[in-house]
Amino acid sequence: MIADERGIVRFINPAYTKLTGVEAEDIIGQELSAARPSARLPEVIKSGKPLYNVHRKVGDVEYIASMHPIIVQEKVIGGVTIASDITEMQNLNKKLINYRNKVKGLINRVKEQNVARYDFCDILGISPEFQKIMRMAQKLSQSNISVLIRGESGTGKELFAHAIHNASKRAQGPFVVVNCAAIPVNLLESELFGYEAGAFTGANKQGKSGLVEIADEGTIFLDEIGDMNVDLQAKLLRFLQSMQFQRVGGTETVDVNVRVIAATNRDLESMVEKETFREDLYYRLNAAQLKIPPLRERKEDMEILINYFLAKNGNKDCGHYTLAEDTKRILFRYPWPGNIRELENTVNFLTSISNENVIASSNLPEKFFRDRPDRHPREDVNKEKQALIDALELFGKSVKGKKEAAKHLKISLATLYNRLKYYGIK
Ligand SMILES: Nc1ncnc2c1ncn2[C@@H]1O[C@H](COP(=O)(O)OP(=O)(O)OP(=O)(O)O)[C@@H](O)[C@H]1O
Repeated sequence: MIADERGIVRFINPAYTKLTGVEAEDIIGQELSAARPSARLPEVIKSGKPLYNVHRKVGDVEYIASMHPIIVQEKVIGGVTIASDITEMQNLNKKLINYRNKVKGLINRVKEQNVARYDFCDILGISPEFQKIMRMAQKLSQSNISVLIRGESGTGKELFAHAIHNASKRAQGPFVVVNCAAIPVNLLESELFGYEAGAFTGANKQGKSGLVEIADEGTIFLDEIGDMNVDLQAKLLRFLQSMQFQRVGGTETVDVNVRVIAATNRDLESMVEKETFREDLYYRLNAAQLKIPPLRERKEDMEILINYFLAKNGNKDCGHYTLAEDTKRILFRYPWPGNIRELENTVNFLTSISNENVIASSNLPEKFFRDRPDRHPREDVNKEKQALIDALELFGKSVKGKKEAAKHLKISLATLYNRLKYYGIK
């Protein structure tokens, strides 16, 4: 509908009639404010300022109107109203609400998958050295600086990262774990920084958000950072310094606010020397360092850990598990190359196969009777001989003991006697 500068209606098209039910002969030539008292076009003509998406209801008819002045040589000479069908708008709105709910649901799903599951109270250890590390980690959780967690596999590096995030001001934000060794080198960049639609063959059509973006306002845990390829190290460093990045195949710069915790069991210093790890990135990540000692260097922690894992496996149906004295002795002298993960797996294994609640050493896997590197560091140690000596030491030299020892070593009693004779073990 078009009206002139005096607000007289000059033109309506058939679509206007269809939508409002107003016929041309009823309105053209009439003053709009008189013909349709609630019309707002006169106000637009007067002010020279447009109005968009105004909801109109005249009688039973509802529609959306956008109104614009017609300006010629800086003078308002009239105005135009564009009316659109409200059902179309309502349908679009419904669709939008639907999509919005879907997106909300997906965001919640992503959030659920990116939460830190452990707190400091889940990290057990009483040794003074371990307690010192706990105190340090608790202090670090209150700041925003990057933390590099060092330690052998299974020492609890990831556990510490969870706890630091959960005790920090970012606890309500996401905690995103990236295992740099598990993602193929050529995919790691797009996993970290995301990619635009059609960035490369095989990519998702709509593009994909990167983990760094998902971690916004939270913490990203870069596990096995020593396995990251050198080119990507450069890109990571640029990101850490600016908190900005570009998606793969994109030009737009994205800003985020992410705290970084990295972990590795590799010797980063010698990697820096060999130039397989960038020195500048090393210093950037190493703002603070937590060095978690291996379990064999803090055997005081074993008892509490064992009891915790035993208790986890016990319940009112199967009762409470404990270890027989000799089982304990064997576990304590084992060097635990897989650290707490290995200890946990061992306890889980023992509780699942033991027929008794007091777990006998006969349930222990063979490896516990093989290597004794803590006692016999010489490389030429005859492993078989040592295993025989250990087994006899454990089970005794009586016939019953020898039977048990053979069972452990998974050899027959006859073979045991033969081997003892061969090595001259009395
Ligand atoms: N101090 C601890 N108290 C209780 N459980 C622990 C402790 N340390 C480690 N664990 C448990 O041991 C297992 C291994 O821990 P985690 O995955 O954190 O080790 P990691 O050092 O990150 O290992 P990797 O280097 O192989 O990734 C987990 O199940 C964890 O819950």
